[in-house]
Amino acid sequence: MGIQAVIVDTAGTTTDYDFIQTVLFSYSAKEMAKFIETHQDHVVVSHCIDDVKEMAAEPEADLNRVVAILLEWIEQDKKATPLKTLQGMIWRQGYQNGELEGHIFPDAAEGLKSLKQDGRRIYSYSSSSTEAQELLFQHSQFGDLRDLFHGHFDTHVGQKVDPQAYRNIINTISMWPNLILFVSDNLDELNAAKAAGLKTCQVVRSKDTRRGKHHVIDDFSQLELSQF
Ligand SMILES: CSCCC(=O)C(=O)COP(=O)(O)O
Repeated sequence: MGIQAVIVDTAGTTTDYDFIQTVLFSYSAKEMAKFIETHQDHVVVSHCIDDVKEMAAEPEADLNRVVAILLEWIEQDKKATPLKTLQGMIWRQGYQNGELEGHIFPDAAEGLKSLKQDGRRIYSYSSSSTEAQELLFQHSQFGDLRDLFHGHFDTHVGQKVDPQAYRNIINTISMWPNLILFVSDNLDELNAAKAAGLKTCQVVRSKDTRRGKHHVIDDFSQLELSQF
């Protein structure tokens, strides 16, 4: 039957990690204090603030301290769910007012279009929120790519280095794991996906990428599903 669904990582796979750090992370850092101050009573923001205090084990932290913790986490690229939720909300503003445009590697845009044309289901899985992923593909330099996707997964299914996260995705997709291909640049994520029974493919865009026992491609133009 062959591969029926393809799950793609974003940072380093569909999207330049340098763009994520220098454009998206910087934008969220610049806007964080004002966003938290303005939206602190919004139900989602208020829950995120509580979650930050709990994760940092600082129940008495005031708003300034919460912002300081969030800025440290951005600096450390910490994949903390409340940070990722807040970043998605902040980026929405940036995309809507035209300050941000999502970067997608040209080979990724072409490769995903061709997979979709061939009838495969495509999902993305990122540590960023599902909202952030939709925004990235909606406001890409190639226009609105949301139609390519069947769905998106974020850290609510688990961290990307935990095999259980992929088991949760398998349950949601309702497909045998050996019919699903996970494509990522990150070795730890690929090892976790393989441990859950998924087929795996590593995109190696940089010489420094750590490699393991996974099928390797330089970019999406080399992706052939018959090889899995
Ligand atoms: C959707 S672009 C923002 C990506 C992001 O915030 C991030 O942390 C990337 O994490 P990934 O798990 O995709 O490497």
